[in-house]
Amino acid sequence: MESTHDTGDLGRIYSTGDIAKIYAAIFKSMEEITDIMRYEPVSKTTTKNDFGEQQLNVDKETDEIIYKNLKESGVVYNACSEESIYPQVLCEDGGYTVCFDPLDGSSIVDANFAVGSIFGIWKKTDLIGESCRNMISSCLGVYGTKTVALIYNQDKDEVDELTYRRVDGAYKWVVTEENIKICEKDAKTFAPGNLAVTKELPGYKHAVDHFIKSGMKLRYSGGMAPDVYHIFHKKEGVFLYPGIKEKKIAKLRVLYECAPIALLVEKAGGMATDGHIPILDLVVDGYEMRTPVYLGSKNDIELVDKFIKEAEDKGEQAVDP
Ligand SMILES: O=P(O)(O)OC[C@H]1O[C@](O)(COP(=O)(O)O)[C@@H](O)[C@@H]1O
Repeated sequence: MESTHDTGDLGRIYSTGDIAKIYAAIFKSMEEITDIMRYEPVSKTTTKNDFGEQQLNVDKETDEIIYKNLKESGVVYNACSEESIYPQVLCEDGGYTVCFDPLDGSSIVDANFAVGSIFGIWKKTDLIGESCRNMISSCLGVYGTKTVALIYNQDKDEVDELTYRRVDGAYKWVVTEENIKICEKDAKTFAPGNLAVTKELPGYKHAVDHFIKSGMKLRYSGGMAPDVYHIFHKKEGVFLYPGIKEKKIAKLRVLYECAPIALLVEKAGGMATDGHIPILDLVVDGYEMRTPVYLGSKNDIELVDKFIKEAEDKGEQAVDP
């Protein structure tokens, strides 16, 4: 597929300014990544990322594409990613910092499941000591049967969706939904990650048991990006990925995954917590920082937090410590 790089409706949402340039770079990256996902084979490499995980060719290629496009935007001072976590200076005069996960779902990409890219945009910073609330915008891209992107449009203070479409023979981004809101109540679907942790974290077990008993349907693909996009598309649902901080077994990363998605969720009227406080209230203590994450329909996430807190207050023990 020849990408024409027509930002289409993106120019209607973001027409001027540095943020528009950053989004043009992000969207150009997502077009190039769409092409890779469609047509390139997936293979293992011999290298590891900064988390010590073996990299796929597509992890490296998508990372390089995004760094290249952010650099060419001329407005990004520095950037860091899940693949290379220490900020790289891209443009001395730039006023912004971008943190990104170039390919979320690398363990399912070979099985042809949907995967995604996640971006958080900050004013120029080295990130350490920053509250995640200082992030100014974020974007979640999903490469599935369609390529879609959710963005926080800070001019209008709302979450909008764009879809990469072919219109009259040309490929362009079309706004497919504006001001998306996640219903507070009555989530009908749930995506419970890492169920093995139900043995170690009684509060998580109670939450999962509650959702099963209340008849919620399972919607879990094993990829945070598509699982979270499902919630925005259906306007309801919860995504849970627990961890036990003390034992350092939380998996998902704050800067590249949880915080950018939490911004979108909050701006759409949903809730995103670590089981105790909002993800956006976390203060960055390192580029490799990880966290449990519970997000989606507000009432249901309040319930998850309640189950976790009650189990902790009662001193409930792990089933299988
Ligand atoms: O299969 P696991 O180990 O429970 O991990 C699933 C989670 O890991 C992720 O794939 C993130 O890891 P990657 O960025 O390495 O793909 C999330 O998208 C997903 O929710």
